[in-house]
Amino acid sequence: MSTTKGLEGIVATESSISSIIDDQLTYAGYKIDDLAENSSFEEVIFLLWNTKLPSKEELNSLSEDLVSNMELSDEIIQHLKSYDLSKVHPMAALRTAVSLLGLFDEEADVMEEAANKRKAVRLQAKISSVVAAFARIRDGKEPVAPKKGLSYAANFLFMLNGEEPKDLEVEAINKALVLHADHELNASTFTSRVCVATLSDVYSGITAAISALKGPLHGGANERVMKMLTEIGEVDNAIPYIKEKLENKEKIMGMGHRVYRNGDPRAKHLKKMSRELTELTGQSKWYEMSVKIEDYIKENKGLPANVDFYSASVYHSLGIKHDLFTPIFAVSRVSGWLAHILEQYENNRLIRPRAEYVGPKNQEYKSVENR
Ligand SMILES: CC(=O)SCCNC(=O)CCNC(=O)[C@H](O)C(C)(C)COP(=O)(O)OP(=O)(O)OC[C@H]1O[C@@H](n2cnc3c(N)ncnc32)[C@H](O)[C@@H]1OP(=O)(O)O
Ligand SMILES: O=C([O-])CC(=O)C(=O)O
Repeated sequence: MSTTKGLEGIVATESSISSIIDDQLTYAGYKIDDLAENSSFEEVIFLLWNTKLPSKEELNSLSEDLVSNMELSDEIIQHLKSYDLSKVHPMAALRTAVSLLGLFDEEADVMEEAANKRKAVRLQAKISSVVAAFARIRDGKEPVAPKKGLSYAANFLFMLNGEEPKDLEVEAINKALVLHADHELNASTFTSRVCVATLSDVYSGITAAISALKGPLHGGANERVMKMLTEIGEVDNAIPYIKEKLENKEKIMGMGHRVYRNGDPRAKHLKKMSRELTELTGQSKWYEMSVKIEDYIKENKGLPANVDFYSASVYHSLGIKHDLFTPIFAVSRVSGWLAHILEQYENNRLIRPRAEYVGPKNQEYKSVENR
């Protein structure tokens, strides 16, 4: 048997949801550039779940379904109020809350396709409400119910801030949601597929995926990018700071990618948004600092900025608390996880690779008294 550390380059499944070929990302064959510029997040959700773009009626129907499922039940709100949210990371709270949503869903263990699709809508709808409710309750405020007629992106900001967002803010969040929605067999998506391939339920698959996204080598990197920028403080400190990190063999968050070698096609969209939003809010230094870091790492390590890098300064410019960055990633990526879970169920086989045993052999057992 031979092994490939981190399963690099191993093709583990077939999928029709998204592809990365020659550093180009597509969702069901549509270029990410076209989707980022033109589509709503709701359209992308439909696309990922059905591998086709929705008609007007289909889009309206999904959009209405999502908003009408956003409101959280008292059980979930009471749960969020039952512990000190200032002491937990929102990703840990989200992981638990999503698992709890499963407890209160009577269809949680119904494995029929139609029931799984209904659960997909409920989960996609409620995940944004959980993140918003967490943030408000932590700040001593009451959760805000969703508003009919607002888009998914607008409703998220509305539930988070308690006031109708500006068009520019909605546009930025919508684009970020579109850009983060799916990414082939990334770690959290693979996790969700492994989980449901045992014929476990949708809520278990999403809870497992959130757990994987939380890590700093995956979705958790965006929060750490902002921590790094904050530590750097001023543009002139950026390169000395990065040089020291590299000398200490530390990784630079938001840089590098397992699949992209020459560049992440999503980064340019986030970079543009970062420039525009930081200029608008009079905080261009975050953008300028980021560009210096990106150029330095590219030149000296040959590594590209990934999706987490410029999303940090984008979310910061929108006034979003830094520990909510990864939960927002989850709000988007849940659309992809759900698509992969539905695809896995459609043509399932247990996922069970092998390990090459390298431990001791031929050991002689001795009773505990004789060890
Ligand atoms: C949404 C997402 O999940 S995007 C990724 C988010 N994660 C991050 O931004 C965290 C920082 N980046 C990383 O840790 C990595 O680049 C990963 C995890 C994304 C990809 O990792 P892998 O493909 O396994 O690459 P690996 O970690 O083996 O690195 C290969 C080499 O590049 C170096 N390298 C990779 N990324 C970085 C980085 N961000 N900073 C400095 N060096 C790096 C490694 O130190 C290693 O060097 P070596 O061969 O001299 O030991
Ligand atoms: O694909 C990966 O390895 C990481 C990921 O989720 C992304 O880049 O969106």
